[in-house]
Amino acid sequence: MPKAILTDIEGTTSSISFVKDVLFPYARRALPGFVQARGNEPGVRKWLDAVATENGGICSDRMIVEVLQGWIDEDRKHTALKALQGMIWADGYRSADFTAHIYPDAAATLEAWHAAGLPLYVYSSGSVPAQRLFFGHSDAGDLTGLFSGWFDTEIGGKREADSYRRIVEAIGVPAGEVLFLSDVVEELDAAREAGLATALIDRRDDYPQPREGDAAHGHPRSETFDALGVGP
Ligand SMILES: CSCCC(=O)C(=O)COP(=O)(O)O
Ligand SMILES: [Mg+2]
Repeated sequence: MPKAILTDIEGTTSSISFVKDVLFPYARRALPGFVQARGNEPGVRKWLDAVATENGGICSDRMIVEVLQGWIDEDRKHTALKALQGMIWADGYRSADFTAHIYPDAAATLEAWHAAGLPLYVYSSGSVPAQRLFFGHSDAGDLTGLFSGWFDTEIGGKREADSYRRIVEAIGVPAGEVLFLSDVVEELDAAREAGLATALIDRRDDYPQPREGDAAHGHPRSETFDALGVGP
């Protein structure tokens, strides 16, 4: 029985298609207006400047928007893009343009684990504000109260073992007693290298071809949260 659970979002608690077909197009459409309206706010400007610097110091906001839209199309998990997307999605959630998808088994199991006193943490490429919005406006209602902490790529990339070392240090639970859940085997490999317990969430809706044997890199595999067999 783990002492804490660390979970990914996209492809794990929630469908990839919601992120790709609802959230990303919403951010892509809204980006030009968002940058025009809020591009001078320091909390927005710092990320736009980071994008400009990374692209050889491009100067116009129009070009920065084009770079960001290209990154959305490529599904780049870039910290600046993720921070800006989170700010844009806030409007969508607040005006109820959408609610965040969560698989019913994930919502029910997270509720049960929380009720049993098992601390729950999120680690996603989505920014921490975006994670809070996501679980605050989910199909199952406001689930933010279930979580004891939130981590994004400001702590490090999801395919780097050091990120998981930093997370377990922040959580204060020995690595071997933290169970990390993800749909991406490379993320699980990094977590295992850092000593965490791992499980591959292999959802049929997201991955029609089951990833068994070598494809699962030896990580225990489950198609749903309730089938993980983790108490209570
Ligand atoms: C929680 S914000 C929406 C998801 C997102 O932008 C993303 O990149 C999710 O990646 P994950 O690390 O949760 O697979
Ligand atoms: Mg994922």
